Amino acid sequence: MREAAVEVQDVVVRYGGVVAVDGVSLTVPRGSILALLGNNGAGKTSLLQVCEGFRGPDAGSARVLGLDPVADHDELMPRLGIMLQSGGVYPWATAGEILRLFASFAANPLDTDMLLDRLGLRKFAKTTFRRLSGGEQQRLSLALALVGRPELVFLDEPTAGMDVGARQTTWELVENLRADGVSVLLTTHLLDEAESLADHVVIMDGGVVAATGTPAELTAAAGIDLLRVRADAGLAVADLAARVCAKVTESSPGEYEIAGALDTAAIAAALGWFAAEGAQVTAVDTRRRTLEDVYLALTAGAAR
Ligand SMILES: Nc1ncnc2c1ncn2[C@@H]1O[C@H](COP(=O)(O)OP(=O)(O)OP(=O)(O)O)[C@@H](O)[C@H]1O
Repeated sequence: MREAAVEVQDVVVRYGGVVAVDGVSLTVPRGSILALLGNNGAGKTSLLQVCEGFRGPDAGSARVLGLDPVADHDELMPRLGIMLQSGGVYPWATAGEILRLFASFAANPLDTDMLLDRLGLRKFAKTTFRRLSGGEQQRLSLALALVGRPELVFLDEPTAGMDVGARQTTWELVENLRADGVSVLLTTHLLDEAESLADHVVIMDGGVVAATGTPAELTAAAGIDLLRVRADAGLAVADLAARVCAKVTESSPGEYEIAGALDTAAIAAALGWFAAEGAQVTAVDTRRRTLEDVYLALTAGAAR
């Protein structure tokens, strides 16, 4: 079996007395998308820098496409696409010039005009980088990361500052990358981005991994958190609340909301209670926790 695209083992990153990454392990299988989530300062960019070979870990190890990202940096760089949080390009050069320059570094680059068109940048080809808007600079940074047909792409908050249309295009591009067998490690603050794009999600909090899994696993583990039942008005909800150990309200006459961590037994008990009351149930609806609910519950400590 081929080695993983990224294999990080117990990585530690320190800045003086600050431990930014505190023993993180993760794997990006080939041809998959891993989303790294976490609040500001959680350690995502620091971990990415280790994978990109811009700094070595203070402890632990990283292998990228089977190579050491620091020792094998020169061999690795042509095979990687890297989109940094802050452009990192010449502010006085035009978008077209910068893209053609990056293309010239690659053995088999993508067509630069096609990329400019795809990212809606054709009309800015002769605009200098510093005169592009924040979202346009982001789009150009993405084009620079992709122009060399990389095997593995690192995207640090790729859609930050992009409008809705550009975000959609970026998501399509990232999905196309996966379809072409390219591996992607991205950071994001957008839970819907992670939920719709990623095969695997790693949630970091305070430099450590707080949770990991597929979006479906993470949300399934959290279960159903709201059951809505439409039935006769004016039932004695205190009785139901005690029975299912959940918060029960009659939000409007005959509309009951049962909120809490509801497993199958609790849902069955709740519906059984309505039957025992002789109530006519005319509608039942459940709400499953989203990745956002899971994320907020796991990282609540960061808001301290
Ligand atoms: N060069 C540096 N010198 C000192 N401390 C740093 C340096 N870079 C990052 N840090 C600190 O390390 C911690 C992790 O920062 P990092 O940028 O990796 O987090 P992040 O999860 O990428 O955050 P964000 O979502 O805001 O980009 C933070 O507390 C940050 O202040």
